[in-house]
Amino acid sequence: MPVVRTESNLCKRCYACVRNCPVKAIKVEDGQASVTEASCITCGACKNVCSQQAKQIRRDVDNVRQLLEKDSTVVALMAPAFAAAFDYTPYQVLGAMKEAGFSQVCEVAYGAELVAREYNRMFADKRLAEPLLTSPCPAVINLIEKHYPRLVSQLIPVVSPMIAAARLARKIYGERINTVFIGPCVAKKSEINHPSVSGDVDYALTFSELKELLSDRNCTPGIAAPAEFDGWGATLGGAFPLAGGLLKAAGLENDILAEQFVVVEGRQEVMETLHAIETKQFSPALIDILYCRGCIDGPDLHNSQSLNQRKKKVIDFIRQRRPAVKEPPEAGKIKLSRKFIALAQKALQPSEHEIRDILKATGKFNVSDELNCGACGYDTCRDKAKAVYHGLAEANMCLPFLLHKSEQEIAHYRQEIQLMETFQGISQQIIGDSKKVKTAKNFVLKAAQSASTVLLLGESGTGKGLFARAIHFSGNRKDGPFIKVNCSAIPETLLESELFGYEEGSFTGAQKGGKIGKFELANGGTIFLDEIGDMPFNMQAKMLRVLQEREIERIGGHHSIPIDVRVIAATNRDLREEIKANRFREDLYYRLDVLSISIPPLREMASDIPVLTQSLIERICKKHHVPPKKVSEEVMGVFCRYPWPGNVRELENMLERLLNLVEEDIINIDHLPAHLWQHIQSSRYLASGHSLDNMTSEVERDAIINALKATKNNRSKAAKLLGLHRSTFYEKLKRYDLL
Ligand SMILES: Nc1ncnc2c1ncn2[C@@H]1O[C@H](COP(=O)(O)OP(=O)(O)OP(=O)(O)O)[C@@H](O)[C@H]1O
Repeated sequence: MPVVRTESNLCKRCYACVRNCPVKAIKVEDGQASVTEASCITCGACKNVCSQQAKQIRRDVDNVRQLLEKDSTVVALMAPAFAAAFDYTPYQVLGAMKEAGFSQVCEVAYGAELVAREYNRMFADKRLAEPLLTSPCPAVINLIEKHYPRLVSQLIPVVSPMIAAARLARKIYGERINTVFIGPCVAKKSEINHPSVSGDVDYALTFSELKELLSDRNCTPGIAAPAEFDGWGATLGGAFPLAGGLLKAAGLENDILAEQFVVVEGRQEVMETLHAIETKQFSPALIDILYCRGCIDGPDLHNSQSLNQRKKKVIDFIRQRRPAVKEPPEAGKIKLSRKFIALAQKALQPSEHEIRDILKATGKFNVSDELNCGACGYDTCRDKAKAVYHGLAEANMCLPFLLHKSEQEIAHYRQEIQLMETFQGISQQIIGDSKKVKTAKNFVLKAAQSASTVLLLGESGTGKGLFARAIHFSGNRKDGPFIKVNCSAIPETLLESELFGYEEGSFTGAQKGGKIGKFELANGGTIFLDEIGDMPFNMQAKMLRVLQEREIERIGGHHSIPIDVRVIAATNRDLREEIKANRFREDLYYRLDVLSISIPPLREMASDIPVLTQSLIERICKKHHVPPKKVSEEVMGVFCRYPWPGNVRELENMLERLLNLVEEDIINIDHLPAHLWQHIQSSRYLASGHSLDNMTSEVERDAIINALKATKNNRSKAAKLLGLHRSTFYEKLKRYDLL
């Protein structure tokens, strides 16, 4: 069973485990991060940083509980860091363990003394060209075996203090005993299964598991009688959980020149040192390596005490010790050698081309696109790309890329929703029931079902844009893009690149990477070519080719790009007249005039004006958050008679202005702009058969009344407003009986 287990489906993709794993032994698949046993060094970092408890350390406590219940001989091997792990004195803890059923509780510290002596002996025997490596720490051994296989031969082939203590216990108490190691380390759980030492220690518990066991068995330290260690007693070996403790116990630091012995502790320093040794940049005689800052910094010893407080507790305990038995006679008879195995296999590395391909998948085309933000858990984008290549990471683990992509998607769906809301139901959007409007609505429905080119004819503001959208959004291309190009608004020189795009470097000022044209953007959807009658003559030939061949060529491009685009064109020009005047190509006209309709001007749908007015008022009020208003009957009459040269757009704009400016609830005739009002006056007089003189007088009289209203009856201001001399103004007041 692996030491670090992954609970499936608990991973929330924070990649904290990837970030904190020193050897990147985490594989992310389908968004779930799991530990790869083959490269895991069991340091426990991933477990400690996972807030979701998705990484679990193998529990051995239930097996130990069963052993204790079976009344078998169970010898506990206690790591010296225990002095810093409990809120009780070491002797109270030992007493509780005895009460819990351990037959003997022995100290691993003595194992450290045996190992230290062996180091001393071996070091004196062989002086190698390369530095010798020692470590009581299984995380370091795993690291070397799995990730620095070339350094395996430099490890002094001696067991750890734990194994030395276990072998001694078996020598003293018999081979049939059960041995249980207890310490602050997760990696010890992997060491006991190593083929070179397996069988020496049956189970490895963490201090947390021991606390759980004591509490289950109701053996609280402090209640039971305090006890001493059994079997043997250590002195200096008790210092091995402190950095450099093992060399101190071996007496190596005093005998030989100090600079030949190096103690390396802590993850960062360990990684750097192993790299330096492997690359031969660093070669002292002997290096003692601890993955944590001493075992007192082990993954299961992260309590409220500082490292210094823990250190003090361990040292105090060493100082107090007066062990009854120091050297058991069996100590000289145990074998302390072991083997290390190079387990790592050299992985195939991706080529530069393969790395770049992987980077491109997350939008990284240039070095400046590589943010190296570390959010994926890897230090650099290239490291992550390598992990993707090795199947350890997923390409889309890139947070900035995903954010960018989801922002784009949100924007796209917002636009889609907006458009769908806007165009829900053509009949709701295209207002009017007159015969001409009904015909136009039917045309929209038919054109929507067809893929043919559509030509919309009509004066400015009649709704050609509205009809084009309605055709697109009611047809089977509605999920594709709707791209509008106003052919008259784009300068002739830019129109071609706007429509067809260009390749990088095709002209001075061309954008890096080239540019996609509107036709390509509209692929799968519709392109609406508004004001096609204003399209420059030269461009018309190119447009004809696109309509015939259904393919485009970018400026500066060397190949044709097929396009699947439905074309809707519109114009307010009379194209036949344009053809006669040689401004529009006849062949293009026939290509466009497949399904065509003339949209009626507003003056020809006067019966629709009341309902159109009402609907436009509602639309404008909703858009501008202004309270709704009504128009008086008189005003509606004016609207119905006015010729609306600017069509629905003119009506819409005027209503928008009135709704924003008029404060009363009803828009009446006085609120109308002068040009509308004057137009109505003159047409009324014409209809009533008045003479020109009469008409002029009436208009003049109305103008004076309006000027007085506007100036609150201030006659000199009113005269000024009308541009009349004061005496002339008075004459007119008199004439029109307004004095
Ligand atoms: N029958 C109608 N029902 C409701 N609104 C309409 C109707 N006809 C036109 N409109 C509205 O009038 C305004 C002008 O319409 P649109 O821009 O489509 O006109 P156009 O003919 O394309 O003008 P141009 O030729 O100047 O581009 C738009 O707000 C449109 O929604």
